[in-house]
This record gives sequence, structure tokens and C-alpha cells, in this order.
Amino acid sequence: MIYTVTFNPSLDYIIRLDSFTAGEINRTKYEQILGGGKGINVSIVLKNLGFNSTALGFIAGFTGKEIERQLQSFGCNSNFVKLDEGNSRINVKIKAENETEINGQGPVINQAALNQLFSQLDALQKDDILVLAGSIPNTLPDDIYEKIMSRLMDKGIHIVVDATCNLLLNVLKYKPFLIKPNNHELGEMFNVVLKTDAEIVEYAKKLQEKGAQNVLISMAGDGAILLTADGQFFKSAAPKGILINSVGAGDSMVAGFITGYLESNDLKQAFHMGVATGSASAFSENLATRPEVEALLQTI
Ligand SMILES: Nc1ncnc2c1ncn2[C@@H]1O[C@H](COP(=O)(O)OP(=O)(O)OP(=O)(O)O)[C@@H](O)[C@H]1O
Ligand SMILES: O=P(O)(O)OC[C@@]1(O)O[C@H](CO)[C@@H](O)[C@@H]1O
Repeated sequence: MIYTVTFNPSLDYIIRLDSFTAGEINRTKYEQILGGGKGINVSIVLKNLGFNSTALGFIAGFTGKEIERQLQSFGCNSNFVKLDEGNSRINVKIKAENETEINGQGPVINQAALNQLFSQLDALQKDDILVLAGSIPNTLPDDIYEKIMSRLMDKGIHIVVDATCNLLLNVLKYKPFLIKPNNHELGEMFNVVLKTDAEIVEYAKKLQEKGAQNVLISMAGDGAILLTADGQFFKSAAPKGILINSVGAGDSMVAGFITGYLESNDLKQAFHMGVATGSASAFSENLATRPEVEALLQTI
């Protein structure tokens, strides 16, 4: 079974404007409200690609209900812990001359709710895949992914982590199967700005030295780099196309990688499927579908 965990799901309010001026009244020319959060996006894309997963995590209030409703409309399974107070966040994605994102901090998750998630995760079994993705509300300590991984250690579960800074660095000693920072996040972790592929590879290797098995570095329109646990290196340019909505491109890449790996048991094939799926999402208003991914895969 595949499980995704989203500590901080969101409704993504995606708006388009011809131009955006801070401090003025701006009017949209397009708007859409999509249930999201990184793990949830991974679950939706997995479903689009033909794999069932169960989306876990925390939801609250009317926004939480809408996130759950949208997931169900995609045919995704979910088993969220329902928080008694607050609302799941609304993240604003402004697309004008450039892209601006305002991500909320999310509701408070209390210990009882955390314990409910821990006991759901205790039921995972050998060969299950667990995706821990996205930020955590700022009321939680940043060793929370680490706590989950230490509980699951030695159970033979493949764990994928898509997170940044300490949330990611703290889990490396538990040898996650796959991590997927983007090139900017990789630099931030080491307080450097990475400009060349050689620099990106140098710092990606440092994450492997700290314990990560396979390290996938996404680079938006510049494609991606994969360092595998057995020392292989792959680089792919991104397929060509028109960027429409990059929200969730990284999550789509994770879903594509998992799909490719499950279908072929081959890391290079998984990598190509990941790149194609990330780009298919970037080239469409919604998250990637299987036909869109297959079409781009031919071009890689
Ligand atoms: N402009 C683009 N053109 C082509 N492909 C793209 C573009 N943006 C993203 N992609 C594809 O999606 C993959 C992941 O994108 P990116 O590096 O932006 O992830 P991310 O920063 O984790 O994104 P997010 O947090 O929005 O999900 C890239 O490696 C590439 O394959
Ligand atoms: O604040 P986080 O958890 O880092 O990111 C949340 C988020 O930006 O990630 C997804 C895209 O990857 C969106 O659906 C969502 O709004």
C-alpha cells in the first residue's frame, strides 16, 4: 500500500491577473480553488497514473471538509485526523507578471491528534510506501518527521520525504528511500547559492553522505538530476512546453517517480517518469493525467 501524509493540507486559491500591484485593489481574470498540500497532490497524481494510495494527515473546519470532498471526487482514499478547532489553511497563488505565493500557517495540532496519526502509521507493513510531504504548522517541532521515521525504522517501509531545511535534514540518518528537494532548497540547507550542475551534484552527494539513498533534485524548467543509492547519476532536461501552472509540479514528480519505480523497478525509468509527470502538471491548469505524462515521456 502507498500512504501519503500531509500535516498541513490547504485549499489553493489560484488566481490570475494581468498585473498585480501591492497596496492597490487588484481584480482577477481567472480563479480556481483546488484542494492541495504536497502529500495530497501526490495522492491525486498517483490516482491519475493508476495507483491507489491513502492520504493521511490533519484537516480542520470547512476548508478541511472541502479538501476531503475534492480528494474523494478524484476517487482517492483518505483517513484524515479531524482537528476540533480552526480551519485548514487557504494558500494564495498569485499569477501575474510573476508568481507570488502566500502559504498559511495552518491549525494547531495537539498531542492527542498526533497520537492518532502515530497509531495509524504503526499499522504500516513491510514494502509499504510512505510519502511525508510538505511543511508542518509552526506550532510543531521540526523533528516530527524524524519521530515518525524512528518509530518505523527496521520495518522495511520505503519512505519518501519532500520537505525542506531541518525537517528534511533531521530524517537523513534514517536513510529515506528518496528525497526531493529543489535546487534552491538544496542550497538553502547548506547556506549556499548553487549555480552549476557540478555544484548541485556536490551538495546532493552531501545529503547522501548524511544517509539519503536516492536524491532527486528538481530544477523547474531546467529539468532534474538524480543520484542513486548505487552511485549512478542521471540528468534530464525538462520537456518543452508552455508553462501554465507549476503549483504541484514537484509533488507530481514524486508521484511519477513512485509510479515509474513500481512499474519498472528501475531507477532511471522512474526518474524519466518523474520528470515527465512534473512537466505534465506544469503544462496544464490541473495536475497531470496519464495520457499527458505518456505523451511527454516519449520526448525524454
Ligand atoms: N517551467 C517548466 N517547464 C518544464 N517543466 C517544468 C517546469 N516547471 C516544473 N517542471 C517540471 O516539474 C519538475 C518539478 O518542478 P520544480 O523544480 O518546480 O518542483 P518544486 O519546486 O518542488 O515545485 P512545487 O513546490 O510547486 O511542487 C521539474 O523537474 C520539471 O520536470
Ligand atoms: O507550505 P508547504 O507545505 O511547503 O507547501 C504547500 C503547497 O504550496 O505545496 C503544494 C504544491 O507543492 C500546494 O498545493 C500547497 O499550497
